[in-house]
Parts: sequence; C-alpha cells; structure tokens
Amino acid sequence: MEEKPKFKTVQEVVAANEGLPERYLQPLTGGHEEQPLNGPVPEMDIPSIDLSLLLSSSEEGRQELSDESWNYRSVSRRDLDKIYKLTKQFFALPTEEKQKYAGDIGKTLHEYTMKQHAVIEQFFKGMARSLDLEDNVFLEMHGDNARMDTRFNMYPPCPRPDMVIGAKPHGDGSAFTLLLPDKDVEGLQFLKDGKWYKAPIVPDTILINVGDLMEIMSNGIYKSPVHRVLTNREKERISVATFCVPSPDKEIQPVEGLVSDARPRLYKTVKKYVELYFDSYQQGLTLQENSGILTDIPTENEILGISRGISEDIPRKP
Ligand SMILES: O=C(O)CCC(=O)C(=O)O
Ligand SMILES: [Fe+2]
Repeated sequence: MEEKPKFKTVQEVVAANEGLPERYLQPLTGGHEEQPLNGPVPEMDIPSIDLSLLLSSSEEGRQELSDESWNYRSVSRRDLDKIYKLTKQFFALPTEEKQKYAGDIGKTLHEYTMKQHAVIEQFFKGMARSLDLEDNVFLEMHGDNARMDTRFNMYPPCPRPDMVIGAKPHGDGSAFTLLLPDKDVEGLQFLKDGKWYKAPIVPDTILINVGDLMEIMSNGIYKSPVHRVLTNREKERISVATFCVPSPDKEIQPVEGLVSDARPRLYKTVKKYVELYFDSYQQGLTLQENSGILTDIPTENEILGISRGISEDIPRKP
C-alpha cells in the first residue's frame, strides 16, 4: 500500500528551525484586506450567561441545582485549571511521549466531558424555550448517541503573524462548541457584518459557540459565526474545543415549528454532517460546493452565507 506523505506537526516544524514553510503563507482574500492579520481590531461584545440561572429556569434544572452532588457535576474553576495544565503538559512532550500520555489525558478529559454534558443539555433546552418550542426538540433531533469530540489546539509563536494564520476562517461543524480559549494570549476573532472582532479574554469562563448544525435546526435563526485564530510573534497559545456532534444516524433539518410561509425552510436535511464538513475543510472547498445544504438553487448571497459559515442574514426566496 502506498504510504501517505507524513507532514511534520507545526511544533516539529518550529523545532527543526528550518524557517517558515511556503505553504503556511496566506494570501489574504475575501474582502478583508483592509483588516490585515496583525492589525488592530475592535473587541467583540459577547454576552455572558450565568449557568446557574439558566439551570434554575427549568423545574429539572432547579432540582439538579438543589441536588448536593451538583457541585461535583458542574464545571468548576478547578476543572478548567486542570484542563489548562494538562494541555500545557501535553504539548510540552515529544511526539512519541504524547501517545503514551493519552491514558492520563483520557481520564481527566472524560470527567470534564461528562460535566460539560450537563451544561449542554440545559443549553439545548434553553435555546428551544427561547424560540417558544418544546424543551426537547433540539435534543431529540441531536439524538441519544450524540458525541462530544475534544480538540486540543496549540499555536506556537510565529515569526510572521502578518502572513500566517493559526486557524483559517470557519464556522464550526458542530451543534455547539464549548471553547476554553487561552487564559493569557488573545488570538480568536469573529466575523460580524463583514468585519473582524477579537474575543476578549474572560477568566474562568467557557465560550459557547453556535455551530452550523444549530443554525440548520433553528432554520437560520441562530447563526454559526465565522471565526479565525491569529498567530502571535512571542507567545504560544493554547485552546481546548469540545464539539457537540449529533448521533451519526440522525437527520438534522430545520425543526417543524420554525418553518412557515413567512419563514420558508432554508436548509436541506443533512446526515453525518461532520464528515462532510471535514472533507470540505481539508480540500479547501466551501461546504456549499461540497454538499449543497441549502434548499433549491441558492442565490449568490446564500452561497456567500453558507461558505462563510453563515454569519449574515440569508435573504429569503421571493
Ligand atoms: O483556538 C481557538 O480559540 C479557536 C479554535 C477553533 O475555532 C476550533 O478549534 O474550531
Ligand atoms: Fe472553530
């Protein structure tokens, strides 16, 4: 069998000290030339949610809160610190050691994931309630075998933050993403109305990002924002992203209560969206080119909307 070419990890590239590989240099496209990668950007106003309030808004949530074991099940500052420390330790290891270390990581990660799970469930319900829908509509569509995939990101210091991007613009292929951005180093930016804004560092918080699948289920009412990550000349940056992914057998589509004559259905039914998503991401294709998830023949704006991760209002069909 033919062996796939093995690329060095970014960390290995840095360690080899062979200079910046040509393929990392980014041509700036997409009309954002007026906001260069390392230029100043305004700060994004991200609403913060007190999860205990969200929980106490439902009968079940109130019961959970009054339950003494809740403290052990909700994500605490200590849990977050543990994850940060683990991530730093992990990336400090040589490649072969990283593989051996996976067992330790597995246990801590499992605990963290289980705690996040409770948060996410309430979040799904809260979002349904906010749209006057029955609490479980999104959860049911998402399915019982939903997965939570965690990715550890590490962006080493980069000599050309003006030319090299940490993560290219994308919307997440999840229903939600729970993100633990670096505690000290900025870099995450969101696209809003065609302009980039930086996400501020807020200590002891998890950033909850709406993904493409929530956008589809809510028929475009909740948007999956496009975001990117910059590199930093002096400092390394880490982040931990947990993606909530539906059961692979589940069909995801706009929920019934959100489709009407006034708001026609905007998205096709998708299944195993994450696979489609990664295929397009790797090939540098837009999701629209790869899967055509909008209904009918999309207008130019709709294509733009979907390829950018759907952050702008999608115009309705006449
Ligand atoms: O590093 C970050 O802050 C964001 C990472 C991200 O967008 C992702 O992993 O999908
Ligand atoms: Fe992302």
